[in-house]
Amino acid sequence: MALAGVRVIELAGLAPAPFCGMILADFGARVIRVDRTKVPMTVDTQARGKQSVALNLKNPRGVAVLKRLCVQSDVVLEPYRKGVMEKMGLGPEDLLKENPRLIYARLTGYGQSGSYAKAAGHDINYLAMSGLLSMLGRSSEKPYAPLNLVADFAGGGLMCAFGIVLALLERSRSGQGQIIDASMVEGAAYVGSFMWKSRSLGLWNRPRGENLLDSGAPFYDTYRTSDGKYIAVGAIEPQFYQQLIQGLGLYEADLPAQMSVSDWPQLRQTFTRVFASKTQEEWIRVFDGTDACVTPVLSLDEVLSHPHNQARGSFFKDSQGEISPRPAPVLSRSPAEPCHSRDPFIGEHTRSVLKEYGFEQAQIEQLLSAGIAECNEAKARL
Ligand SMILES: C[C@H](CCC[C@@H](C)[C@H]1CC[C@H]2[C@@H]3[C@H](O)C[C@@H]4C[C@H](O)CC[C@]4(C)[C@H]3C[C@H](O)[C@]12C)C(=O)SCCNC(=O)CCNC(=O)[C@H](O)C(C)(C)COP(=O)(O)OP(=O)(O)OC[C@H]1O[C@@H](n2cnc3c(N)ncnc32)[C@H](O)[C@@H]1OP(=O)(O)O
Repeated sequence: MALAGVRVIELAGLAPAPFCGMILADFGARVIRVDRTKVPMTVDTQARGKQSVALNLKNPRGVAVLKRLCVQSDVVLEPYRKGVMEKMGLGPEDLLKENPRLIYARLTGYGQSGSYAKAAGHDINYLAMSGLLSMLGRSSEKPYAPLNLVADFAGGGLMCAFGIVLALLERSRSGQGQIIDASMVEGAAYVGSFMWKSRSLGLWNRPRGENLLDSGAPFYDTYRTSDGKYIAVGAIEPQFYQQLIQGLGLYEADLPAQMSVSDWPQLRQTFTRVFASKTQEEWIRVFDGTDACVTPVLSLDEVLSHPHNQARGSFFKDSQGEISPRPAPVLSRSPAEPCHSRDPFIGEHTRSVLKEYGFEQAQIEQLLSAGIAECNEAKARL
């Protein structure tokens, strides 16, 4: 796999850093998540393929152990508020001094500088600060955050993984590590570059929810079908729009022009009425094999059985029967091989990882009996 041989220490976080770690693990990196001790369960739902070491970082000996893990690894991924790592003496300067090849990734909401750097926040705040949230939502409604996809995952976890891969690539030439300051505000904004760079085209001149791609246009929207399901329509180009009209059993001559914005509300009413006359399945039969850009809105449970997804193996079931998306993109020679077994228990690999990182058996037992480290091998064997 592309990242085979790369060792990553991931400090346990909420959502973006775990996703970043999972991407790296899917593509072959060895990802060791450092968890807290004495917690009943992890909140990391993106733990596929990771190992877990539990350390009490409120104890200087726990911090010293973490330091040893970090300086012997390729990447450290930390999701804390600015200053937390420095307070423990594990800031980038301290660690890079000991391992100049280390890639030190800091994944935060607001970045390492600026007046918000130390403020708490979540996806919705970062998205708001990126400018993008102001554009999301239906006409005359308040801004609407699309789950926590944009800042946490696209602008946060994924961008940070991208930064790590870039830094690894650069290190292969320079031999030097570096610090990655991954701000979710900036990552989200960058993902949204199209919004800024397409303003000159007039794509966003109208209020929120009244433009071509923000649910303003009736030919770029979702519609309810007679069985209470939904259909997605993305028929922008005239030749595709024609096929949509044909499939709906309508005649262009009876309709306003596609790009007549003032007629969009009326056109939407027509589409709504027609889509409501058949089930989702019936519409799929009408549109499959055409270029009308019409697809079913599938639920998370339905994706696995859709013939297209099945043909590509786009989703898979792990050993617990849980459905997940296959890692993307697909590399021809060194594709990702996502781990199919269950997620690690907190501290499941404490003993084996510490041993691998050069701790003596007696030292390990001492750390465990002092409660500085915690091991849950037994639980894993049950
Ligand atoms: C919208 C998303 C978030 C969605 C996540 C949800 C899915 C989950 C959020 C809450 C979960 C529930 C909850 O935990 C309660 C239940 C728990 C149960 O186990 C499971 C069910 C739960 C209901 C559970 C269910 C779900 O999992 C949840 C609902 C996001 O937007 S995530 C993005 C957040 N932002 C960032 O990541 C940006 C960077 N980070 C930050 O800004 C801050 O970290 C943050 C997120 C604001 C949190 O601030 P906080 O004050 O809590 O921490 P920090 O200042 O960063 O400092 C960390 C301190 O922790 C110490 N520490 C770290 N590791 C250890 C260790 N191994 N041992 C000891 N101590 C440790 C560290 O030293 C710091 O201590 P100090 O504060 O003293 O310096």
